Amino acid sequence: MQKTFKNEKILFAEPLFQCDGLAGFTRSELYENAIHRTLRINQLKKEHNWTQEDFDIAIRCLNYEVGFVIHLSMFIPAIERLATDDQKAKWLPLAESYRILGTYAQTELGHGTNLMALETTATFDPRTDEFVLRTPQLSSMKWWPGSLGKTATHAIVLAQLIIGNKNYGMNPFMVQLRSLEDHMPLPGIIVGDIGAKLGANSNDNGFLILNDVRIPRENMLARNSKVTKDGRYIQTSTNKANYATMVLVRLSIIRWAEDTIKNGSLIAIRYSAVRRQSSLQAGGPEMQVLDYQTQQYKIFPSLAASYALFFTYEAMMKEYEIAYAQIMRGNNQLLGQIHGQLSGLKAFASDLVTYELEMCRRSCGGHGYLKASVVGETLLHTLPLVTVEGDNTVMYLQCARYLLKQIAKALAGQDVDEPTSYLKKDILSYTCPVQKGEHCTNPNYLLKIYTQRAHSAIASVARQLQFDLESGKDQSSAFNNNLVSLVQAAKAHCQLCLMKNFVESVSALERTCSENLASVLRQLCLYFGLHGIVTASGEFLESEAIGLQQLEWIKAEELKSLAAIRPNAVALVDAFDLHDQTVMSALGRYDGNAYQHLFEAAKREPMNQTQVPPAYYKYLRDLIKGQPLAKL
Ligand SMILES: CCCCC/C=C\C/C=C\C/C=C\C/C=C\C/C=C/C(=O)SCCNC(=O)CCNC(=O)[C@H](O)C(C)(C)COP(=O)(O)OP(=O)(O)OC[C@H]1O[C@@H](n2cnc3c(N)ncnc32)[C@H](O)[C@@H]1OP(=O)(O)O
Ligand SMILES: Cc1cc2nc3c(=O)[nH]c(=O)nc-3n(C[C@H](O)[C@H](O)[C@H](O)COP(=O)(O)OP(=O)(O)OC[C@H]3O[C@@H](n4cnc5c(N)ncnc54)[C@H](O)[C@@H]3O)c2cc1C
Repeated sequence: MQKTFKNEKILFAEPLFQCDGLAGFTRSELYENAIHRTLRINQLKKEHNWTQEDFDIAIRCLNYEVGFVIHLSMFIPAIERLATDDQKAKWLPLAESYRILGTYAQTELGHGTNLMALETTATFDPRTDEFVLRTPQLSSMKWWPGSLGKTATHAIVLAQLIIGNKNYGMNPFMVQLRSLEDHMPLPGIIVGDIGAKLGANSNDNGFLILNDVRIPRENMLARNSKVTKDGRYIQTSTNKANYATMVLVRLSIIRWAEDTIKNGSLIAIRYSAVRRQSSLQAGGPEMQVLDYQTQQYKIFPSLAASYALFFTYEAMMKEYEIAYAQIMRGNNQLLGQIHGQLSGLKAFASDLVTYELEMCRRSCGGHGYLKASVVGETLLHTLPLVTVEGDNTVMYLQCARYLLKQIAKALAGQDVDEPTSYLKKDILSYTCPVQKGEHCTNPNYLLKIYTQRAHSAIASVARQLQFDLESGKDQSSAFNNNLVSLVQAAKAHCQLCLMKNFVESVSALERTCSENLASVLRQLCLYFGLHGIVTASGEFLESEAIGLQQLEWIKAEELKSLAAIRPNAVALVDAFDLHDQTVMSALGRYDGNAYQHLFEAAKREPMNQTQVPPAYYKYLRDLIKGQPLAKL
């Protein structure tokens, strides 16, 4: 799955990267530890001539529990995408050498989704050839940007550009926040951390108030638009290009989701293989809980999702690289496609993973509620992915908006993008591919069912929108009247994408791998397809892609698939080739000694470092001895 990290031994030989000790760290300790880790990985990269990919894999091996995540994943990419060549020449070397530490400051206390309504302003002052940055009211302050609280010396601030009395919309501005001498905030800058979060507390997400902060005109990142000395606004590319950084991070989130669900399924499956509980025959030996059909039903979806997301990330990375290369040459033809695809897939991947991670946690029984199992921690660390880089509902709607455009083109006989080519088919020409039970054992037949369901969902909401408009509703009311169906159509398209990538990747692998491996991957792909239909059976029935007879066959085949996957389940998670220090879980260690590792973790619990707790002397002793308690 993930390229085996040949430098794993070097990385995990250092206590700094051994994860057992993180439990009990305060926020400040977590924050410092994360910074220390990234800088040490940087040193290892230099000492051992690691590539950038090695550096990236090292961070993934640490489950992104590192510092400067936004600096590396947004600030630097934003300079690469939004700055002119001269600006890149100035800012990139400083950022890449950590001489400046950055954040991407777009979201405000009052607005995160609605970028058109962002309140921060950058007003051009022709007298001094500067921009004056201002967060005019409480709701305007930047709120959430990672590393903003205590780390960033610079921010790419997204602000409404004002020239004279005209607003030219959201544009990016490089703003220095702190002195490079003593790290103190500069005049006009009020900055700090927004407080503890459910997870990811090593990250200092911050707030930023800008009180008439002046920056030179050349600090507006001007690849897509610029302001001349005499105050003229010149747009050199679509202003959508200023959204480019978010598209890249949405792609990264699909891989982040893949990484976390691999951890979750590995822990759940390895633990379920060693946990014995109850027996089916009275007086018989206790069973591995992995042999219970219900346990398989709970955790094999996360196993299948791990592989599905791996194949989808690989496919989308290729699609993104093609689109990005064109966009950087000024050809925005693929911008709408890549935005529509990645908006939807980021939402679908993060929804899928957060749901399946909780199922992995539940499948570990009581021990799943211990931090030492790590599944719960992983879930807390993953929860933000349904919100960051665009709230999932909003992202599905962006994807749906793209799909509506595509089906309109298809119905008008125009060309459509490759990912939506199925919309060219006549919706009435579909016939159910599954005419007998054994057809349900062929992923290609299932793919046809997914295709019809997606096409039907998109066509149905397009018709309903048209009907609402023709019956007199205005555009926004018609849209709002169909948001749920639009989200449903986007999800149907995304689930088709995952299934298509899974089927195509396995058939490509079949040409080079052993038949044994091919049959295991085919089985997992089949299961992924069957399970997806069963869990959304209402939509598949509604689309007439299947009838009740087909659903009956599919449900039966899904349960058969569970038994077929069982013999290979542990091998399929071992194939992730994840180091114990990456998984970190007492329940998911390669050696299977879950109870021993749980007990070792308990012994490391700070409360166990003394036999008698301080509370004994304050409260318990007198209580136990029947002494009257002093006034508390
Ligand atoms: C190398 C080592 C790495 C180390 C780090 C390790 C790992 C990192 C891995 C991953 C990092 C991941 C996460 C990091 C964690 C947290 C960071 C979080 C950061 C953030 O959250 S940044 C802020 C994100 N905010 C948003 O996403 C805002 C969402 N809202 C919007 O995007 C927009 O408001 C909207 C909802 C899309 C509406 O846009 P708007 O322009 O107002 O109106 P529309 O009419 O809907 O759109 C107009 C037009 O523009 C097109 N469009 C919109 N968005 C885009 C886009 N992103 N790209 C291209 N085109 C876009 C839209 O389609 C419309 O086009 P039309 O042709 O239809 O007019
Ligand atoms: C851990 C974390 C890290 C972050 N890091 C950064 C960062 O580095 N830089 C940065 O700029 N931002 C960052 N953010 C902010 C993040 O980008 C926003 O939280 C996100 O874009 C969602 O916007 P919001 O919070 O305003 O939610 P809202 O948009 O207010 O969402 C609230 C509810 O309203 C619904 N809603 C909103 N608009 C619509 C609509 N048009 N149609 C239907 N429903 C709608 C949503 O679905 C949601 O249910 C971070 C957030 C988190 C949690």
